[in-house]
Amino acid sequence: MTSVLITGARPYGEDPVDVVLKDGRITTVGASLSVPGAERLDASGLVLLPGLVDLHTHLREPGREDAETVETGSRAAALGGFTAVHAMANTDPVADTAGVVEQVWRLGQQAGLVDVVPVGAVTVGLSGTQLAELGAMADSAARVRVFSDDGHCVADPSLMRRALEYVKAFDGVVAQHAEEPRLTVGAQMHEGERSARLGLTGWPAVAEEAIIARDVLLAEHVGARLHVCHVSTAGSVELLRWAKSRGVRVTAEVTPHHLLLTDACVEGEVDGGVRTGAYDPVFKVNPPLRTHRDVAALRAGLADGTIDAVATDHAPHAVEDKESEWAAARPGMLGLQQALSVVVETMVATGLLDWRGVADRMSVRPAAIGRLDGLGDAAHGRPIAPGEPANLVLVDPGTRAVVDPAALASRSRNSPYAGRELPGRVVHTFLRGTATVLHGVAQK
Ligand SMILES: NC(=O)N[C@@H](CC(=O)O)C(=O)O
Ligand SMILES: [Zn+2]
Ligand SMILES: [Zn+2]
Repeated sequence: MTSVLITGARPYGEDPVDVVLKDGRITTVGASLSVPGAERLDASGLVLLPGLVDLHTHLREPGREDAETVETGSRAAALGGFTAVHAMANTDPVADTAGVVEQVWRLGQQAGLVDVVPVGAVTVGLSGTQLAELGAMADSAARVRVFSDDGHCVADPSLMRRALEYVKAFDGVVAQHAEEPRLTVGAQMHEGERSARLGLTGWPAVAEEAIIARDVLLAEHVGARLHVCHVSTAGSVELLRWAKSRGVRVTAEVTPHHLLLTDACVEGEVDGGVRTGAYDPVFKVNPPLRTHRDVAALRAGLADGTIDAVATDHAPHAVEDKESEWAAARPGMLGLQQALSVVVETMVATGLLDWRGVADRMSVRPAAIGRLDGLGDAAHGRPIAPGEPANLVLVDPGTRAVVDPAALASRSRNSPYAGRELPGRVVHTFLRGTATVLHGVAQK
């Protein structure tokens, strides 16, 4: 394998250096390097970060290949600067056996654009009634460590307790979609002033917070790891802060859309972007877009580390499932290709996070939660240093571009950022020293 010499890149936004990649690893980081025979890549002005890691991606294969495949989702991920993504279990068939998780893992390796790390279902068929074969999935070639019924909440507290006890044995984690189902029957949007005015059934903050409160107590009782998916309310941030202060082994993620958008989008008021019509189902998502107060609390929680990670909850949906009337549309929105840009806009441009903070919340911590940081040659979320796997992303921090859903790599088009101008373009991505994206173009 020929080596690659990246010149003038700014690791974590700091002083420019040259970096040499060879045989899948970073071999040298230094000033004015010269490597005979190496491919040169001028990265002046670009910020260099460790390859991003997503804890929460819906790739839809097997079952809904019309909405996304492992390959198309992997391409969107690489273009978004990711080198590893966790593929959620709510496929058809559900990823609740060693066979299905191994199939997804193999499809990811074949696509070769990012490491696709399968998430295993907690319960058989996401039914919420019977534990799936968690141990067999952990021991499989896919070596599953993250388990989730995402899309559904593990609502039964005794089943949740048993799942936490089970995963503790192999250092796994239960990633909970925190939604008390009896509080969200028929829910269409955030419950508040707007839902009351519009006459739509509300999804109250307490439906999320009640499950988080219960689960952090269960995790404390069992001594197991709990991860909270797509945290969306100010109250949830307070509960997590309290649980962490008690030493509970809990981690949490926030999505880019919950850092940027509010329930005003449902009425067609999109701050800083294009004005759309009211009731555009592209803004329908679980948990729902909430208020400015919640957005501010989520940003503050991510900045102070109460929220550990940004995770996309990339949720592609086919046109017939999304371009319908509001009540009939499926919840979920695309996220992989714009995640970093939204974080630059909401967290870096606002001074809430520096680039080291971005690397921590989008690579280091999510990799650690998924236990990808200790995998040797296959590790992610590692420092930019000699000897480490060459999983890297180079970002143009300043240039702003308008999002065109038609130009995205996903097979679906349900981007909530259509027409919005965002900074932070991903220019190059490397997976183990091989470019998966060069000059903004996917290499496969
Ligand atoms: N977020 C969503 O609105 N939808 C997700 C499921 C989920 O993450 O809960 C999906 O699978 O489409
Ligand atoms: Zn969910
Ligand atoms: Zn999800």
